Amino acid sequence: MAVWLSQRVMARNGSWLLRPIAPIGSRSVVRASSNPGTLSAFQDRPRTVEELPHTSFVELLYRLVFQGFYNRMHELQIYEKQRYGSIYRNGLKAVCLNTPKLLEELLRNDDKFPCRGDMSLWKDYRDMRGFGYGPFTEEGDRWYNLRVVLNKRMLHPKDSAQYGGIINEVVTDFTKKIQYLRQCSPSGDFVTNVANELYLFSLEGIASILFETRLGCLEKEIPAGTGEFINAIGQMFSNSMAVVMTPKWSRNLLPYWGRYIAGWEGIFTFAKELIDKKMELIQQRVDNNQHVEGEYLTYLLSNTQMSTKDVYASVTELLLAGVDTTSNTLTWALHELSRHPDIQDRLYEEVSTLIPADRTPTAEEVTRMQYLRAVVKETLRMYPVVPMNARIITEKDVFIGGYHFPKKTAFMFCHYAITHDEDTFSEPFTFKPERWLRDGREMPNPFGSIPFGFGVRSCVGRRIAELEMYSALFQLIRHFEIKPDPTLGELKSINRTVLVPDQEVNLHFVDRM
Ligand code: HEM
Repeated sequence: MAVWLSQRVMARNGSWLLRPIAPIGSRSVVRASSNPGTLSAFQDRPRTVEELPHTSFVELLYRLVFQGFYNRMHELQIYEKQRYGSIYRNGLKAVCLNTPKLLEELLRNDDKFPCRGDMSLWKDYRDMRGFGYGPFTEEGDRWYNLRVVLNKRMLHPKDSAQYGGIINEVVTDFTKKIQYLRQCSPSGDFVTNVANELYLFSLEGIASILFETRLGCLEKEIPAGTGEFINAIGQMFSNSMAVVMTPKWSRNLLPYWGRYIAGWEGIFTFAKELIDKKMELIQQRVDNNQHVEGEYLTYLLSNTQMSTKDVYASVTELLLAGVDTTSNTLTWALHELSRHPDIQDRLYEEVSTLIPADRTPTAEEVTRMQYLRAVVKETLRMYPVVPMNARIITEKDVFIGGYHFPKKTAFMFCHYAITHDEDTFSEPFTFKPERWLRDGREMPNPFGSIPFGFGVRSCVGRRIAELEMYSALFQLIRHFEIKPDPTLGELKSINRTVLVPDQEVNLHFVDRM
């Protein structure tokens, strides 16, 4: 999701960088680093944006179209880093940051209300229908107030622990579905298109938390309404690029805008229906003087600071953010485990020794498993599902890497290039969960891999996502030995809003029990 967002940022805000820079001292200036070492020994003044290494829009187009980087933008980060270094201006005039140190400098000087960029594309539909904005689309102090409400019951590990029961229930159903699918295969253990199954699992998981109801995604037949919702998400995303690239006046002439809006219509209709049902239930209980109980949605709906329209928007955005992210990370994790039996054995040992076979772990237990956590961390390092992110520092000028940037400069965080840099991670293309174990070895730079972002605008769903991923991996590894499909060629990642495999992932799930 943030990839898509950051592309919008670059496309719409890159021109800020071309603004003339006023002399230092003529405006409020904040040093991003108090360390004078960011200026070289021969450098007595911070350099200007014009002095940055840079590439042009035409070069960018050439690379996307003729060098095949169009859906490999994450690999373009590595390519451009080799050519232009750790800080440069890209073809859309955003300043790319490519080392943990530069990332830290910028993020530690983020605005009070951090901004990823112009979200008008997402706002258009909400404005047309009179809905409020959610955490992705809202800005400034209104965004901050919204996050204060949304963070409660979600962001702290203790908050997410309350969803342990429902997540375990969904994971158990998923494990049963995998049992069923493998039994249907000729070999009795083969499951095709695992990413698709994990997508349904993630949707069921996040919806059960957000709507306090089960959608039936793990049934043999997916309910019609749920299927339509999944298609609506696809329609909205697949038409959004065309909507950005075509002028506003063509919206009624070309088909993209209509399809894009129809996608949003389907997404909101689905979410609204479920929220309205919940409201009716709450109202009935209130009318009957009964105690109102429930989890996240009940909490939001009974929150006086939020109007129903705000709840529609926030829950919809949480739902959108919470599906592809966890499902793709789990797909990558299973793929890597299937290719590394030694790592899988070590994980199985942890899983089978810490919890007796006749019970599932609680949220607290599963989040304490060191090796399981390391496997997820390493998966997110190698396949950062959000491979790039963005910020516009709107309130002040900043100094980063010895350069002076006027306020409103757009910055791109090249997470993929950083997590695959030998200076930060030895053998960066090798899956090594051990590097994250706190067993006396030197820990990697904390800004080397920040898959959930950093600071007040970081991922609100982090703890839920982690709990979902730990619980799913726990149960899958306890039940099955995961083996690769020998007919699968080399699996590569492509950038489709999030980092996804370039081909179907099929796996053998061999019974351990
Ligand atoms: C593997 C799983 C996930 C990863 C790697 C991930 C990563 C991210 C990243 C990198 C950001 C941007 C942070 C920043 O700009 O500093 C973000 C934002 C966000 N994420 Fe996640 N996410 C995941 C799962 C989830 C889930 C399950 C939910 C919903 C419950 C969620 C909801 C959101 C929301 C609403 C935002 C926008 C926050 C804001 O702008 O205030 N994410 N996520």
